[in-house]
Amino acid sequence: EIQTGRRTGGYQPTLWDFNSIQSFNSKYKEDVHLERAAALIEQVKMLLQEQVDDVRCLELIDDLRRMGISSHFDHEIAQIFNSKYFNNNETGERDLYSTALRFRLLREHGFSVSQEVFDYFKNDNVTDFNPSFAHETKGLLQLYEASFLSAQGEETLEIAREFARKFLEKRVVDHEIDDINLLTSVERALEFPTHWRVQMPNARSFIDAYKRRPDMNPVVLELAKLDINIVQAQFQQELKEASRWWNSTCLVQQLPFVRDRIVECYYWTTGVLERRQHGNERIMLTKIFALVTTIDDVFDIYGTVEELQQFTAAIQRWDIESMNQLPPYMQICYLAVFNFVNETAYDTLKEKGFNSVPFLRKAWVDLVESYLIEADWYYNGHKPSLEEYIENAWISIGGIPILSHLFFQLTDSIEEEAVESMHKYHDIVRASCTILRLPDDLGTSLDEVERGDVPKSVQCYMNEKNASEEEAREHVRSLIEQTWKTMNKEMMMSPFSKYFVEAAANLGRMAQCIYQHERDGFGMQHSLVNKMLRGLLFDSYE
Ligand SMILES: CC1(C)[C@@H]2CC[C@@]1(C)[C@@H](OP(=O)([O-])OP(=O)([O-])[O-])C2
Ligand SMILES: [Mg+2]
Ligand SMILES: [Mg+2]
Ligand SMILES: [Mg+2]
Ligand SMILES: [Mg+2]
Ligand SMILES: [Mg+2]
Repeated sequence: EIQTGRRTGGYQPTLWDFNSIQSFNSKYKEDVHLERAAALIEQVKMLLQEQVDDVRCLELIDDLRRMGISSHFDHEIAQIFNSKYFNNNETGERDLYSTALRFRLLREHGFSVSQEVFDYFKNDNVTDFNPSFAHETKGLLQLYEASFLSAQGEETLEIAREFARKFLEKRVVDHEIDDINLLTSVERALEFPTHWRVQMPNARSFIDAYKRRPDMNPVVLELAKLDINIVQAQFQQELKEASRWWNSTCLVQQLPFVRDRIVECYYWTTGVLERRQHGNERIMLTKIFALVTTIDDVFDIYGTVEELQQFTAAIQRWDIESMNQLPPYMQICYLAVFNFVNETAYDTLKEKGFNSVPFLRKAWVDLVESYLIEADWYYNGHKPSLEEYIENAWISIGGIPILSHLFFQLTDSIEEEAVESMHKYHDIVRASCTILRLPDDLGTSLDEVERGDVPKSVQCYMNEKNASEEEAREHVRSLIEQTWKTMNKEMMMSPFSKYFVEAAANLGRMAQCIYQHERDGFGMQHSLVNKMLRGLLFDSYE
C-alpha cells in the first residue's frame, strides 16, 4: 500500500565506523616490498618478451589481467598485440582453443577481429558448430568466453555461446572434467564470463586458483601475491581520505535515514577504476557514489512530494539562493552537491582550461528529474510498462553524473565535440547505465517494493506480462546480455578516451559484482560481497 509520511529504508548501520576505517594499516607500504615488486615486474617483462609460442603468451596475458597485475605491462602487451604476427586474421591454426583465446584477447584490446575466424569450426550448413568439438573442454571454455565479446547481429557468436554453454554444462553435470583446475575455470566462467568480471575485486580468488595450477609460473605468482598486498595498502589510504570527507559532510548525522556505506562506495570504485595511478579519481568517484546514494534515499524514502519538487526546482535553477526555500535536511544535501560539483569543475578548469559546470549541472538535473518522475509514479500508484520504466530508470540509477564527472577526469585534452557527444548521452552512456540499473533491480527491488518504492524492472515485467517473478528475472537477465552487445560495439567504435571507455564498461560490471546472486551487496551488505570486499581492502593475502 502507498505509505505516506516519513519512512525508513530498513538499512543497517555501517559495518565500519570512522575510527575503525582510520585505524586500518598495512606493512606493504614499506620500500622493501616496493623494491621486490619492481624487480619481479622486470622479470615478468622479460617473460613476456621471451614467449615465442603465441598461445602461451596469450595465456600469460590473460592470467596477468585476471590476477590484477596487467597494468604494469601495458606497454609490453600493446607491443605484442601491435606486432603483425598477432594481428593477422588469416591464422593458419585450426585449433578451437587458440582461435577463441586469440579472438577474445584481441577484441578486449580493441581490435575488431572478425567472428569469421570461427567459420571453420561450424557444421556444413553453418547453422551450428560441428559437434566433433563438443568434447574439447578447453576449446569450449574459450569459445564460451569469446562469445561474450559479441556485438549485435553477430550470429556466429550467438550460436557459439549456446553451443559452448550446452556442452560445458553437460560435461560438468556428467562429471566428465577430470582436471580440477579446468573444472574450476569452467564453473567460474558459467557463473560469470571473464568479460563481465571487474579486475581488482576478482583478483584474489583468481590468484588462489592460479597457485593450484601445475603450469603456474612462480615469479608471476610471487608478483601477484605481493602486488595485491601493495595495492591494498594504497586502497586503504584512498579509503581513509574518502572517509574523512564523508565524516566532514555530517550527512549521516543530519540524515539518519540514508545508507551510511562509504566503504562500499569506495569498494565500487576499485572495480570501476582499475589503474593504480587513478587514486584521486577513485576518491572523487567515492564521493559521487555517496552523494547519489544520499539523494536517492531522500527521494526514495524520506522526502514528501512537495519537498522533492522543491529540491528538484532548486537543482534546476542551480543558484545558491535556491537553498533558502528548502527544509534544513535538504539544504545540506543541496550544498554538498553544489560544493562538490564546483570543486571538481574548478580542477577541470584549472588543469584543462575547460568549463565543465554546464555539463555537470545538466547531469545532476537529469538525475533529480528522473527521481521526481519515480516519486510521482509511486505516490500516484502508477504502474509503468517495462519500456516506460526503463526509459526513465537508466537515468535514475545515477550513472549519468558518475560518467559525466569521470569523463572530465579521464579525458586529457577535452574537445567540445566529444563533450557534446557524451552529453547528448552517447549510446555508451546509456548502455553503461542500463547495465548498472538492471542488476541493481535484480538485487534491491524486493526490499525496495516491500518498504515502498516505484515498481522496478522485475515488477514491471510481472505486471505487464502477468509473468512469474522467475520469468521476469530471466527476462531482465536477457536484457543485460543484450545491452552488453551494445556496450561491446560502443567499446570498439567509441571516440572517447580508453580510460573513460574502460570505466564505463566497469561501472556496469561492478553492479553485476555487487548484486551477484541477485542479492543486495550494497544496502543490505550481503555476506558474499562483504567477504570479497574485506579480501581486497582489509585482509592481507598470505
Ligand atoms: C550506487 C547506486 C547504484 C545508486 C545509489 C546507491 C546505489 C547502490 C543504488 O541504490 P538503489 O536504492 O538501489 O537505487 P534505486 O533502485 O533507488 O534507483 C543507486
Ligand atoms: Mg533507492
Ligand atoms: Mg531511487
Ligand atoms: Mg525511487
Ligand atoms: Mg535499487
Ligand atoms: Mg531503490
